Amino acid sequence: MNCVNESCYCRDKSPAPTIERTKVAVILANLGTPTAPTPAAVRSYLREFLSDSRVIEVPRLIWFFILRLLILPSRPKRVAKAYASIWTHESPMRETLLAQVAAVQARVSAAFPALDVQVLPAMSYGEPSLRDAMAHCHQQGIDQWVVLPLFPQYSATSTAPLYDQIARWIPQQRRLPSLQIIRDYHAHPHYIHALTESIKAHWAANGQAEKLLFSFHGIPQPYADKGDPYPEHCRATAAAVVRELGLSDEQWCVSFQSRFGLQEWVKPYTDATLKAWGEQSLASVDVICPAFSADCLETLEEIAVENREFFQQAGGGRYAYIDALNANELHIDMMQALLAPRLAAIESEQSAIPAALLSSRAT
Ligand SMILES: C=CC1=C(C)c2cc3[nH]c(cc4nc(cc5[nH]c(cc1n2)c(C)c5CCC(=O)O)C(CCC(=O)O)=C4C)c(C)c3C=C
Ligand SMILES: [Fe+2]
Ligand SMILES: [Fe+2]
Repeated sequence: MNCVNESCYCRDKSPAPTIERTKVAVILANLGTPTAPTPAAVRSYLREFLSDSRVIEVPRLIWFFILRLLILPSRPKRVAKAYASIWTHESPMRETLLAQVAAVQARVSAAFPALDVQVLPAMSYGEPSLRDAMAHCHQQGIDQWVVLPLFPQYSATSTAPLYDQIARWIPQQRRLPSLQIIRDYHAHPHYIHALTESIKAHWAANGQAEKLLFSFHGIPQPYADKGDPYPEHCRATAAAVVRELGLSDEQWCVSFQSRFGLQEWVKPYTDATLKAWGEQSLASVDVICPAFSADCLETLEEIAVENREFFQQAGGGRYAYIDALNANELHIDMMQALLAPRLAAIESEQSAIPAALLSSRAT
């Protein structure tokens, strides 16, 4: 039957407009790492990282001189040596981020064939940068972004800089994307499950130590006092894992590592805890670092090497570091579980568009 509506689209004989599958960017973002294990590359990484006022809250002018005159002339040489000791052909963090991106890409492409999803790597400091990822999305006309900061526990010192970079980019643009940022996942059941299973797998292969230490990257205590929820998130993660494992209070402990500078950081400190346990002649300890979604300098060197020495030189026995979740299957499952409801919502918005207007739905 012919349509009687004079102004209806179906009377227009021009070709039907075509709408492509919705382009979506999933941005997996981590902290950042130097481009090479050399003093020059580490200096340029530290200059960018430690110039961020989210990370260092010292008044800018004073910090400018401390950074340029005290830190950058000396620290990079020592830190570059530590990086060289863990470097493969690449920084482990960057290598793992790229593996995570490839694995998530395979998963979401399979799960959402009706969408055109590109999974992109990004880092707050260094390469591949979040700025480049945003420029790429803009050039490609990707109007739907889902950003997953790979920091399970939110902190103003780690997660917030990603928000800041996006916020600085926005005023420069005319065409803005729909934007979703997954703030944290410190108690997400898939995250807790992935951690729990990695501990159980470690125990199955190596036996269970007397104590399990959850060592999280620290932040300065004044930041926590001013409202950074990070330490609470860390304790909640550990408590949830312990609940799944059924450990008693004497079998585990939370501590904070990687102190930097002279002020007080959140306690108890990892190095002091391990030295004390060594002095008590503890027979064995397993250490896991749930704040790190990829192994990096702070786990492979500081925890697996340096703190092992602290523990054993003080009189402790067997010491094992349990790897970060990296690109393991359950970690990728977790990322997919975080992304799926967001991608499903985009897909259902797209499916609200009449099928005839979609040019190239994948089969
Ligand atoms: C005040 C200084 C720092 C704060 C606050 C801080 C918070 C913080 N950092 C991470 C994750 C990582 N940090 C890494 C290295 C690193 N961190 C600091 C300082 C602070 N971090 C420095 C100076 C360095 C560089 C190494 C050194 O000079 O000692 C890394 C490793 C990167 C790598 O290339 O392998 C990670 C990861 C989190 C999660 C966090 C707050 C919660
Ligand atoms: Fe019609
Ligand atoms: Fe750090």
